[in-house]
Amino acid sequence: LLHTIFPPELRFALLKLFNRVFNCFSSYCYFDITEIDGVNTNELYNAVQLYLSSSASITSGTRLSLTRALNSSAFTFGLSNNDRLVDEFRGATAFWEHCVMQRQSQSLSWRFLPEEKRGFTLRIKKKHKSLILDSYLNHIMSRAEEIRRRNQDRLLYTNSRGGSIDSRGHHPWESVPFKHPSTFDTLAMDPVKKAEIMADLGEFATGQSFYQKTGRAWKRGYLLYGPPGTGKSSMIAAMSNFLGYDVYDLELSEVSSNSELRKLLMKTSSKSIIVIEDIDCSINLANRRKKSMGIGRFESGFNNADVLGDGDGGGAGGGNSTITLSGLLNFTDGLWSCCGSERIFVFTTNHIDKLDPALLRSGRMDMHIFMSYCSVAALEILLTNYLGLEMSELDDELVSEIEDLIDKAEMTPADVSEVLIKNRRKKGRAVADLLDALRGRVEKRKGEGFKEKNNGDVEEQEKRALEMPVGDCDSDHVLEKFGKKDESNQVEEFNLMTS
Ligand SMILES: Nc1ncnc2c1ncn2[C@@H]1O[C@H](COP(=O)(O)OP(=O)(O)OP(=O)(O)O)[C@@H](O)[C@H]1O
Ligand SMILES: [Mg+2]
Repeated sequence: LLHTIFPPELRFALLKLFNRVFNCFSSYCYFDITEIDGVNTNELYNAVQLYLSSSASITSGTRLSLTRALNSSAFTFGLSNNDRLVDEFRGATAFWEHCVMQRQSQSLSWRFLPEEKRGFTLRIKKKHKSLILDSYLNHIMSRAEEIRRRNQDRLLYTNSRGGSIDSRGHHPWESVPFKHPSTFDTLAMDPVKKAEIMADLGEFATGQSFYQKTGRAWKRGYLLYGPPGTGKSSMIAAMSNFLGYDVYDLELSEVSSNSELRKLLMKTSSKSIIVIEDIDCSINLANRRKKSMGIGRFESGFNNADVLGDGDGGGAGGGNSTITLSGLLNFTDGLWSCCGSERIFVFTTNHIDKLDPALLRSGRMDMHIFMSYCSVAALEILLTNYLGLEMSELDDELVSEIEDLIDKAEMTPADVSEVLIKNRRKKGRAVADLLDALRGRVEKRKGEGFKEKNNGDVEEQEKRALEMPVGDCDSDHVLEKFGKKDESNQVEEFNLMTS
């Protein structure tokens, strides 16, 4: 009607007037959320699309759009062109409409724009505007982030090209989809310790307000230590699957300086696990401690304050690397470590005694987790997972023999799972093989001069136990086992175990 009756100049003025009159009398207000805001992509548009997708799938709408994003294993529902949806938030109703229009000719545009102009229109009652708008939009953003993370596959990043952006502009981190099947259910370890770790991770992930209130950076450090094949790497994968965090596997030997290390840190995203595996091999961090400790284990010159110092002097870098201990400490604990939030640092080592205590003190490595040789509790989990067999189904005699041998044999969960996997279809055979393997290991260890070999380990554990910050997850365990006994008692204990 407007087109036929009025000339173009008048048409525009009339439309504006009509809108104004309409707005005065309408009890609703309208918000347009366009896909492209000027030249940038509008983050809110994508968030609304994801947010509405969670309710779109359950509404009775007959036509929905279906998408699957790159690196995602989930399908996303969406509103089709010009479709509508009603949402409720804190008692207020929000009406959403997905508007799609053909874009005018884009011959003058310097940037490619899609042919269609897409946007959402939000309609809410004017009286609700101040009440809900801000909180509703924040709610949409956080829900969308959650859905995005849930839908997206985990990513595993590595810095195989070194630590800085190269001449071709490549990002220092390369990523691949991370689909490690290890979870806390499949991890064989003491159930109490496992529950403790899971609770700690859960509290960390939901502790934003706590960290803010106490003025702490929202990050946490875990040190996993123990012999090879006891599940340190599997634990990292389980942590990632439990929290839904990406993993950054930092290859320290590829990083040539402290500033590169810092740049790498700045390029990591929040909600991630930053891993340095075998930290004792990656960098020579032991120098300072060796010097300060002297030669004797319990020499009177043992200076605790020195050992637990803050490490600013730093050990010199090992090999060709110029990364220093202080660079690494700054990485985990300095001002730069909080350029982002919700980060977990995990260091693994087979030799905790080689690490500088400055790296181990609370606040840097908040939890020290000792991954031990296979225990009875861990074996129960492996038997269930690999053979579908409960310990209670076995003969009492068999169980007591296994219980008797398992600690003496010092088999890692990796060793045990190797034995079980070979005969996973024949349960009886698998258990018999396991028993043979346990007996064989105990015999072999006796033959190898078990006593001398293990005294070394005892010394190391004892030394560590004395250095551990009080209250650590493992220090009690180590102290209980070794720390409160003198040397002759330890020898006796191991003699007893072998005989
Ligand atoms: N605690 C465990 N629970 C379940 N499986 C385990 C456990 N420990 C080891 N395994 C099995 O052994 C394999 C090797 O374990 P993993 O790589 O986690 O050991 P690690 O402690 O990281 O060893 P390394 O110190 O050599 O890096 C895993 O693929 C897993 O199948
Ligand atoms: Mg490993």
